[in-house]
Amino acid sequence: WQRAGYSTDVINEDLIEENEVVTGKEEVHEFKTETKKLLSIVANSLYSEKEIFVRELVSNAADALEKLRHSQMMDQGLDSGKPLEIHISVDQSKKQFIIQDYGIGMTEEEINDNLGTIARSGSKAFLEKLDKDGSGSKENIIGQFGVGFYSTFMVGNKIKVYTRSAKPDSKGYCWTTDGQGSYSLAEADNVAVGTKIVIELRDDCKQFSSKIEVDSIIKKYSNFVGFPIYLNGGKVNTVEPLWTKEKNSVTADQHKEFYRFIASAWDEPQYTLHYKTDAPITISSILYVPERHMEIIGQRQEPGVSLYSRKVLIQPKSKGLLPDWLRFVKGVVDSEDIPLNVSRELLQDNILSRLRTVMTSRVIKWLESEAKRDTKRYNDFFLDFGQFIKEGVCTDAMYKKDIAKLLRFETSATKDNEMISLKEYADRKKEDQKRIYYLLTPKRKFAEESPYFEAFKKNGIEVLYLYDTVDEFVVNHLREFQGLDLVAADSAEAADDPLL
Ligand SMILES: Nc1nc(Cl)c2cnn(Cc3ccc(Br)cc3F)c2n1
Repeated sequence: WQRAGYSTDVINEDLIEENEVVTGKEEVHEFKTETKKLLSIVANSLYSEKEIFVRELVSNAADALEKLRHSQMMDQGLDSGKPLEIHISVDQSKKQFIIQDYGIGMTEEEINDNLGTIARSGSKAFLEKLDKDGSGSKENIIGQFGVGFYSTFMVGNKIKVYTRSAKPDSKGYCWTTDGQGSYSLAEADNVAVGTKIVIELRDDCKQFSSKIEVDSIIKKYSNFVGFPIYLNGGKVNTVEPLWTKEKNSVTADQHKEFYRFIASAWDEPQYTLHYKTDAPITISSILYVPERHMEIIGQRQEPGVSLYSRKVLIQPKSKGLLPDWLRFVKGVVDSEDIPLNVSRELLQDNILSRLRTVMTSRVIKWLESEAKRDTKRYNDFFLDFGQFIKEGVCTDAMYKKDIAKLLRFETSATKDNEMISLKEYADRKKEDQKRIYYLLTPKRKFAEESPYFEAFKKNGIEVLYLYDTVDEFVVNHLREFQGLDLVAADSAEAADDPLL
């Protein structure tokens, strides 16, 4: 290889240099006791997984770029002189993780203020107030940047922060700490506008200096962040957050690609819903019904919808977002109203239940409208996914009546594999017929041979055919539809119907 002039070493990766120079005298500051307590909470118990620190730092960097972009729109004064990008570089030999943004940066007082805000609030009061405040108020005590920065203490034993505000004539600073008791702050030269965080990783956190590991973490949580993210010089986030785009500007092809990406599937969605609302809460979502579902008996699918907040993944495959019977739906729900709270994962239940209420009724309406739009296609959907709808009638008391509109049955008046809704049955029943009649039967011909059916046939009264064992539970849970009782055709009650 050498003779042929091919180099065998790794392609020279573009790593972030640490060429800032501390010039001023270091002022050492003692962390306030409250901050120490909070640090230990954040560093030890707050986040479910250590990898979350990547999401938190990327989010802070994205917020800093957003602040710079916004202020540039307001007045020309601010500029970082660099593109609005986030750069991450990892170096296994140095066990180092560096993230740099060319965003708004921090002045000396902002550094102390940001650290102070959290300290001032005090860990106990902070967590209490957060619980109270967490119910959706954006102005809860942690600012835009929150405690995310402290998550670096989960993985680092030494943290250095170089920052320079985009405000004109700002000085560069170097903030450093070992996370124990104190931090130091000094002026520094050669600091780019924005913020660079250098983490020396703990021995048990070496995996965060592996490019492959960090690449997959970024793709998992921050793939839709609104700015390009480079890892050792390579762009990581490629798929754009389709749900934020104007609905009718998104093509079917884009939906197909996006569906395949978020559902890690190869088929195409048979139904697509791009739903945005700002009342009662801001929601921007894209939901898909896959062509086929993979739930063979016994292997329950996990929920298919992930929860984002401002394009950052909060809960992958979120359990609380839709009721279990809708686990076949794939997609993304992004709600800005999720309070930027301590770990974002400590999602307040009432936010989730409010989201679930809005999303569940919207999904039911969506399926109803698809049924109206193309009956044949909906019947095909129901043949494959009907089991989930029936589970919904049996398990979701709140929506039972609405879900019932999605049910479809064969009847004595339909052809094989042709189904009607309960509404269609009610609309074409006999004038003074007070009941919806059904027969539990494994297949059509058994029903038509049944002695009970004779009277109904003679009197031209339509009977639903219930082929599935679960259908019995469905009619027992439903009991009535639009004021008409559901009655078995072979029951004593049916026998005394004056119509027969
Ligand atoms: N990337 C980035 N950019 C900006 Cl503008 C801010 C503002 N606050 N934070 C979090 C943070 C980072 C370091 C230190 Br020291 C304190 C601190 F709160 C930011 N992070």
